[in-house]
This record gives sequence, C-alpha cells and structure tokens, in this order.
Amino acid sequence: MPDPDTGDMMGYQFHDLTDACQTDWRAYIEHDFVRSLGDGNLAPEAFRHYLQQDYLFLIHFSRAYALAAYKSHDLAELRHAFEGLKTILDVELDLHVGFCREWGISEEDLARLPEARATLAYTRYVLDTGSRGDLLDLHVALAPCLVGYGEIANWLNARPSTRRGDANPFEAWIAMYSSDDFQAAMRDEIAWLDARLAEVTPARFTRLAEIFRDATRLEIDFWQMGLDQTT
Ligand SMILES: Cc1ncc(CN)c(N)n1
Repeated sequence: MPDPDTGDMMGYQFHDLTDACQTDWRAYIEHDFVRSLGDGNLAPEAFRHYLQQDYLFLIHFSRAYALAAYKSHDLAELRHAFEGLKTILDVELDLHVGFCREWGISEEDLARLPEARATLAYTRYVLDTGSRGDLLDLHVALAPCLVGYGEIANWLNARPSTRRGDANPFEAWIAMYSSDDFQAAMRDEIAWLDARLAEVTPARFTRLAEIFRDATRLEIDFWQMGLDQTT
C-alpha cells in the first residue's frame, strides 16, 4: 500500500473513492426516493418529474462521454468512451422514452422541457470538470452515475422489502438497471478505474476523491428534486 510521506503511488482502487465519502455514498444509494421506488409506493408525480429530467440529464451525459472520446489517447480509451455512450443511448434512454410514451409525452415534448436546477448543476459540473481536467478526472466525475445506479439496483434486489414484478409500477426501472447489459457496463467502468487509480499519488487521489464526492452529492440532490415534487 501507499506511502503518504513520499507521495508514491498507493495502489488505489475504485472502492477507495466510495470509502472516502461513505456517508454521502450511502445517502445516495439508500435515498428515500430509492427506497420508495423499491417498495413500489413512490409518488407517481415524483417519478414522472425525475424521469423527464433524467431524459435531459442523459442527453448531457452523452455529451460527457463524447468529451471522454475526445480526451482519449488510444483506441482502447476511445472504445471505452464509446461503450459508455452506447449504454445511455441503447440501454437507458429506451426506458425513459417508453415510460413517457405511456404518459402521452412524446420525445419532442421531452426535448422542449425546461431543465431543473438540479439537472443543470449536475450535468454542467461533470462537463466542466471533464473540460478542465484529464480523462481520469472526467471518468471519476461520471462514476457515481454509472456505478451508482448499478449498485442501487443490486442494493434494491438484496433488500427484503423490494417488490419485483407486476406488484411494482417501477419494475421496468429496476429491471433495466439490474440487466446484464447495465451491470456489465458498471463492471467495465470499475475495472477501468481500478487500473487507472492504481497509479495515482495520494495528492492526486485526494483531488479525485473531491470530484467523486461532489458528483455523489449532486446525485443526492437529483433524487431530492423528485421527492420535492410531492411537498
Ligand atoms: C441522475 C442520474 N444518475 C445516474 C443515472 C444512471 N446512468 C441516471 N440515469 N440518472
């Protein structure tokens, strides 16, 4: 392991990022929005507002993966960015468009929606962090999104009170984030980060942990935005 005195690299891994902000990370993964979604009793207006904003969110996160492609140095990094982008475009957005279609909201309607402050704050934070920093800064800013939702699905599935199947109106959401495609994308991201973090110094890790914590807090705000629709 690492040497804080010499500044030598310390063999960090992805879990060191979550360990460094455990309170915020748990508050994000186990948020009341997530619990209610798992129990199947989340207020419909909270879910609807969240999902529509999430459509806008995913458009900007797609841009962030395109920025990751731009910042790539080789084919492996380019492919990794491309896989992240494909997960949003081919796996996630279908769910959003499908739910909205059931509610009578078209893709044109979605594209015209005004962005909520929580959406603006989070997406622009990630794009700004990625523009100013390097590829690792950008992927660390993106990680609470991809890795967090995969972990949330696993946490929900391991929880006795989570209802699966027709008993839960949010089943499609849980199923998509539990799917092999999404879980594989999450594991790839963790492996990519493990390989990069193994080589960073303690000082660099401290800065990366700040980015990760900021993005995690912005995730908490995003859930809260949904719940605030009911107050
Ligand atoms: C706000 C948010 N965070 C994460 C994800 C998972 N990509 C999402 N769809 N939306």
